[in-house]
Amino acid sequence: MAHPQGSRAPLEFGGPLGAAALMVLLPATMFHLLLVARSGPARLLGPPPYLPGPDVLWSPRVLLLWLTWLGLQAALYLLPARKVAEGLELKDKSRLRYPINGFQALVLTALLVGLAVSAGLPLGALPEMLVPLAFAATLTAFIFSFLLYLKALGVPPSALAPGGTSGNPIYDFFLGRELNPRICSFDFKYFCELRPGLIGWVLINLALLMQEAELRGSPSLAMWLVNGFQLLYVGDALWHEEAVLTTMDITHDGFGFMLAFGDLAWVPFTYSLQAQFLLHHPQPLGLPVASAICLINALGYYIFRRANSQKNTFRKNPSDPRVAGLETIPTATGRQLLVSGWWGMVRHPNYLGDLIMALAWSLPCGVSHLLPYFYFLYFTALLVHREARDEQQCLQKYGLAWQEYCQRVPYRILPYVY
Ligand SMILES: NC(=O)C1=CN([C@@H]2O[C@H](COP(=O)(O)OP(=O)(O)OC[C@H]3O[C@@H](n4cnc5c(N)ncnc54)[C@H](OP(=O)(O)O)[C@@H]3O)[C@@H](O)[C@H]2O)C=CC1
Ligand SMILES: CC(C)CCC[C@@H](C)[C@H]1CC=C2C3=C(CC[C@@]21C)[C@@]1(C)CC[C@H](O)C(C)(C)[C@@H]1CC3
Repeated sequence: MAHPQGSRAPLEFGGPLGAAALMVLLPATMFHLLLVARSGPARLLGPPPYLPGPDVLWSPRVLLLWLTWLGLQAALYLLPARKVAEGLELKDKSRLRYPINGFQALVLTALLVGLAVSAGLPLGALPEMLVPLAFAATLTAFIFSFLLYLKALGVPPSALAPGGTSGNPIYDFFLGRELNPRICSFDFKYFCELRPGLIGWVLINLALLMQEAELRGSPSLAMWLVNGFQLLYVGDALWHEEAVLTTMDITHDGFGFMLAFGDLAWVPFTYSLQAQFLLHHPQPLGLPVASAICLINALGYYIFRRANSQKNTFRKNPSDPRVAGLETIPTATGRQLLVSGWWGMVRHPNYLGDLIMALAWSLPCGVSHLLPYFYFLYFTALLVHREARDEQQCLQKYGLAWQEYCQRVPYRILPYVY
């Protein structure tokens, strides 16, 4: 069923062909990374050490473990929340309500895992299950996206995402048709964006750290740094959970294969690549270099957090004393654009901070291999592409005011370079 508004929307990601290619390439890349990280040469661009057969990929026990994890996170999502936040206004003028209890879910998961480990759960065995776990997550993402696609056939046009209604089933399956698929108050996209994948990522990191301690007597300094930096990132995301309600994933993109696979499989199994690499390729790291890397991460985090918080504070209440003195450009929508402070330096200061952190996560792995820098390279490409999509959307929303902003703040991410 094609919708008139959809047929006018320009196709992204190379249209149906690009979407089909990505649906093969993304899982293939994830499995390549998982296999190469544990191989001796660990060559990012070399062939994988072997092609996994069905006996390596498929394990009913692991599938059960994965479904239990999803069930646990869903149960934690349903617990009473300290706050219920409202999302942005939708096409039909309504606003959805979202529980703010992600940080609580992280703490409760940590407590439950702590209890289970002290009762004898061998967490250090998890790294051995990464390949079948990733397979279970990929399978879940495919089935889930298919069910979401079917569900979206029965919703009114006002519930559809602007981009996922081209009428081409492959493209719409990839991008997602429905903007905020829900059953009662359970919001699937919001749940997946912040819970099973992000918390799963730090749990995998922890398991790799414990496995390293078993193998070598104690975790290496490099492993501590990677675990600490990424835990800070995930903890920060869940602490500031409400801010995700204004990201383009929630406000603009439908919930289809791209986000379902990204959230459930890509994030936990590829974002933990540095820790996976370190388990199989220990790297010596002295205190002076470790301190310098900590400073780089702190700088990145500072820029990322301050820039995101400044925009969120401003969007919530432009007269808040923390942002009231900043220079702004009025727009025809009644909203204003910040043109001084962090958002007056470059048009995406938060991306800059995020990229600096990405570099700090790879540096503990040394410079002998390209593999641990995969996240930094992929993330640069993702953010450059995301920035272009966001610019397009802002130009549509704000027209001339956006053009004036671009003139006054000419650089996108890196001052004087890009
Ligand atoms: N680790 C990962 O894999 C990923 C991390 N991220 C991170 O997620 C965070 C959110 O990113 P994202 O959702 O892409 O976008 P942003 O948080 O950068 O938000 C972009 C929006 O901000 C508003 N805006 C832009 N310029 C201004 C301005 N000058 N003044 C006021 N408002 C402005 C516009 O929306 P409006 O005017 O409607 O408010 C625009 O659409 C980032 O920190 C990013 O680094 C993102 C993707 C992946
Ligand atoms: C599989 C493809 C390559 C594309 C998938 C992209 C997704 C993995 C990312 C799209 C936007 C994301 C965000 C975060 C994680 C990665 C995905 C899902 C985020 C939750 C990470 C933590 C941050 O603090 C954040 C700002 C909350 C992020 C929001 C966007």
